Amino acid sequence: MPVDERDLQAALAPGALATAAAGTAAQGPRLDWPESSSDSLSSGDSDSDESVYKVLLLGAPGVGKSALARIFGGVEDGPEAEAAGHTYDRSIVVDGEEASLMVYDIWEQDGGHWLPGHCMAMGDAYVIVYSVTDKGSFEKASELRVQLRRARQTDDVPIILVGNKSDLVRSREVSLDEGRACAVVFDCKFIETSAALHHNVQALFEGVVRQIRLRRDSKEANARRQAGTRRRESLGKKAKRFLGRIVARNSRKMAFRAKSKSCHDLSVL
Ligand SMILES: Nc1nc2c(ncn2[C@@H]2O[C@H](COP(=O)(O)OP(=O)(O)OP(=O)(O)O)[C@@H](O)[C@H]2O)c(=O)[nH]1
Repeated sequence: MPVDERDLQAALAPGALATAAAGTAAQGPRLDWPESSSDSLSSGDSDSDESVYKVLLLGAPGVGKSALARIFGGVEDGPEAEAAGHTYDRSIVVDGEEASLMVYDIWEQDGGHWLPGHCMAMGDAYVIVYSVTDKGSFEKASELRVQLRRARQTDDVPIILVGNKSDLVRSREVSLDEGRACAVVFDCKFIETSAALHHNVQALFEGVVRQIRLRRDSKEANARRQAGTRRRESLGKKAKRFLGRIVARNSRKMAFRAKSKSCHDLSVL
């Protein structure tokens, strides 16, 4: 649902981000996707995890960020959309588990009122949108990816590159392959959407949830591994590991190819 602008300003105050976001989202009603999917329907009141994932939409003006956010928020175009503001919270069920998302469509909004530094620091995941009909917006997406990498050097935050307006076939300036290649180079996930046709919008936000969860799970597994008692490795095992590294180095090209195959699969790391 749309969130009041004043709440949003309070939410963006340093130190208040997490608490404010969590509070607002927890109070929001659970909505169904505009397009039907049994997997995504919220199950009403449930006791599942209520932690809120903050998702920021970045991208050049006019690429369709608001259109995507409104579909997520279940807000129709027209006066309702005008009144909606720039933030949408909603719970969705992905892979049988409920997740609360707060989607922020605040990038370069309101005359730059929202500081880019804040935006880059606050997200649990980022959706960088370009329009497949606008090469300039594609280049801007790469710039944003670089900026984001700089801002979040130590964090493994999921980034999904989105080529929107895929319905505008005749005016396409960026091919599917170019989008995919860019995602591989910049180490992020990739999907093409059409907000106009509601195509892949649901897959996008479900993918965001999966990407956040995959990182959370692998972080937890790493922490468990480190906390556990480390068994002493035999010399044979060490040699095996060493050889494994060499093989891995030699097969970098293969890895690149494998990555370009998986960059559009939002359900794997
Ligand atoms: N054909 C088509 N038009 C779209 C699509 N997504 C958005 N649009 C149109 O593109 C225009 C810009 O969309 P917005 O959602 O306002 O784009 P934005 O990125 O939020 O733009 P700013 O608010 O300026 O940053 C609007 O006229 C939308 O109706 C799409 O998938 N296909």
